[in-house]
Amino acid sequence: MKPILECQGLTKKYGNFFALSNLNLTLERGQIIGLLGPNGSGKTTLIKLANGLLTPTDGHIIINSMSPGVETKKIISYLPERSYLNTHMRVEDILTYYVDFYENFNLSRATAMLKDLEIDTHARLRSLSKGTKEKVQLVLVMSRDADLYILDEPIGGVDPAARDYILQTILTNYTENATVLISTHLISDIENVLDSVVFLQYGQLVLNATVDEIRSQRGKSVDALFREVFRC
Ligand SMILES: Nc1ncnc2c1ncn2[C@@H]1O[C@H](COP(=O)(O)OP(=O)(O)OP(=O)(O)O)[C@@H](O)[C@H]1O
Repeated sequence: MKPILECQGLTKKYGNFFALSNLNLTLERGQIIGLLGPNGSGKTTLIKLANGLLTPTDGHIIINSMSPGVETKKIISYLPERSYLNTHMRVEDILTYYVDFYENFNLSRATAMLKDLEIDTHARLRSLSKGTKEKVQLVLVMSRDADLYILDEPIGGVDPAARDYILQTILTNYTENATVLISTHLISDIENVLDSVVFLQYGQLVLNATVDEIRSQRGKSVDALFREVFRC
């Protein structure tokens, strides 16, 4: 099966600054991958390139054998770092909007998850707490039957107990053979659901390894390895 995402010599400059530099990376299907790195290492830049929101300065990024564009947006479900939803809307109206907008939106899955999370679908988004808004957005994104889910800092505002539910239920209840790419600093919370990790630093690839390899060969958790590699 073709990889879901491939980068070859991917470079992105902002002016003279290299946010990503000659990145070569392949993401296989059916995996949950952590995109990890210190602040400013290029995670969001890579995510925006994958979603066609930025264009490469050099090199290529290919999604399911296509350049980012209209066709790849159909198969990527993307949670950006900042909300794009109209906060005046009620949750139930946003659901209707998603049903209209995305052919691959699974309303029954979304409704079941919102019920489990005890989120009132009559509520307007602006009346919900920060963490609850994040849950709603994550439910919306994970309820599409996508090939690639890209989540940029998905659970920063969610309390630790709800994080467990979200990680166990939402992130594992998605389309079979789909890939989930998660950028986060909450490594210890998330590492148990990850299959592999990609470490970025100064826009370059520092490590691309499975979580099992890190644990068995280095005898460390991903969180411990991250702290060691990126010690200030
Ligand atoms: N529009 C822009 N113009 C100029 N520089 C930018 C722009 N966007 C990002 N950068 C710079 O590019 C580098 C990579 O930024 P990016 O947002 O990709 O990092 P990140 O790994 O997602 O960081 P964080 O963990 O803090 O979210 C940073 O040094 C940032 O200041």
